[in-house]
Amino acid sequence: MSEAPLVMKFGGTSVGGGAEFVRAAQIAAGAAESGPVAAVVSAMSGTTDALLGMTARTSTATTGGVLDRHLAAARHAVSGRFLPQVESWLRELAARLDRTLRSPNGSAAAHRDAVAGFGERFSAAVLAGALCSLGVPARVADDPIATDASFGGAAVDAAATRRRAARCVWPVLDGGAVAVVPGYVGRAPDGSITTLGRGGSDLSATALGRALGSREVWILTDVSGVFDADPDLVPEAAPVSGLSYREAAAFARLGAKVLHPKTMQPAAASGMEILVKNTFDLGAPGTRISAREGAPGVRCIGLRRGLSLERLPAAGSRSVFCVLGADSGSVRALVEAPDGGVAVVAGIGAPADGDLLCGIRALEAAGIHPLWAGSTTAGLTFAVPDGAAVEAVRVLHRELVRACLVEEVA
Ligand SMILES: Nc1ncnc2c1ncn2[C@@H]1O[C@H](COP(=O)(O)OP(=O)(O)O)[C@@H](O)[C@H]1O
Ligand SMILES: N[C@@H](CC(=O)OP(=O)(O)O)C(=O)O
Repeated sequence: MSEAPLVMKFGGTSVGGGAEFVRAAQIAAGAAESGPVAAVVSAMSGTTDALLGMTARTSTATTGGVLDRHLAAARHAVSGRFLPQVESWLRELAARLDRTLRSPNGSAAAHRDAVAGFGERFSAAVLAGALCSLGVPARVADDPIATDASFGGAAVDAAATRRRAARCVWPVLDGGAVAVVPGYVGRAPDGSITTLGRGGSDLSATALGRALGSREVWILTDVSGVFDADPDLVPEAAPVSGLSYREAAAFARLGAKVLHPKTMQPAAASGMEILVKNTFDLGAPGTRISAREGAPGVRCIGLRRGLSLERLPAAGSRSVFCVLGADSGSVRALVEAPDGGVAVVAGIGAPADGDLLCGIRALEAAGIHPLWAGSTTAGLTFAVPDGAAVEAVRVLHRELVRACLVEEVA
């Protein structure tokens, strides 16, 4: 068996078109110069939504449209020598997609997964062709991830994944080729296709890395690492250099869309490190996620909307986001409620003693009155009215994250 590979996962925007496939192939080819590589690939951005829309008959997308988009990308990224082969794979996939759409098998959820998973198969074919065009042998290695049968968000079976990877990934690596693995999809014990949930290719990458004994997994995306707050909400947000598995998992559950919340589980179980890097700015350092816990301090600000603050009977069956306390037989909790009007803004990291009070004072000074504030497993937790949520993220980012960084630098 050859040396354990570096696993590199390319997200949807990193394979968003022909030029992006070339870039992704160049990055994987560069890494393959120093050792074996398994490239986990997502669907071209927008493709999974289109496929799900086709199963629900809510979109105007068609198999022909999906095929044309991939043929156009292949014509840009794949050389004349390999193009006929890649075009034939893409047409074959389109024919299989059409058959799957026409004759649903199993439950509605099973059918949805069988269709949704096609996006990653299409992009794997293009990436393998793009790598071969650069003179780097590459082969698609289908479906190494073994799961349970929970369609739409299946759980990975680590032992069975190791066995599947031995059958379908190791032979490719041992043959000296880059293994191109479609992300997001898995196989249930009866062989049916499952998916790991939206954004699940990140989990595919770490589950595969664990099965192959990899020491490192790269998540290649369209931003230069995990930012200390959602960059779409906070213009001053900046990449964090390092996070522990615990911090990264908490942040992913609280809005850091760049990582699927379960991504850290296989990595923590095997001690493998995750490096989040920008496909379009490979020189930027990115974020390293490891077992190391950093110095005291709030490292990032997360946000979770769609909650309500309620008193519940202790034996209730509501979907509880977080229990805040209990007295006289009732529980005070933040409950999942799409129109509940409450949001949680959380300071994730290793908060220092004065951070909670400092956060409360900063919010009050900005005219935001927390409905509840305290420490929970999510970190420092500030429940605020939903209308003030984005401003609260900005205030707490300024007060608890940026101010401390400035102090450290001074
Ligand atoms: N804390 C954060 N750090 C980095 N990106 C974030 C964060 N919060 C939200 N995002 C968003 O996540 C996006 C990357 O995730 P995603 O679109 O799933 O990428 P990919 O397609 O590469 O998997 C970024 O473009 C950014 O808009
Ligand atoms: N294509 C799937 C899985 C995925 O992980 O995508 P991305 O890497 O682009 O977040 C989705 O859209 O959910």
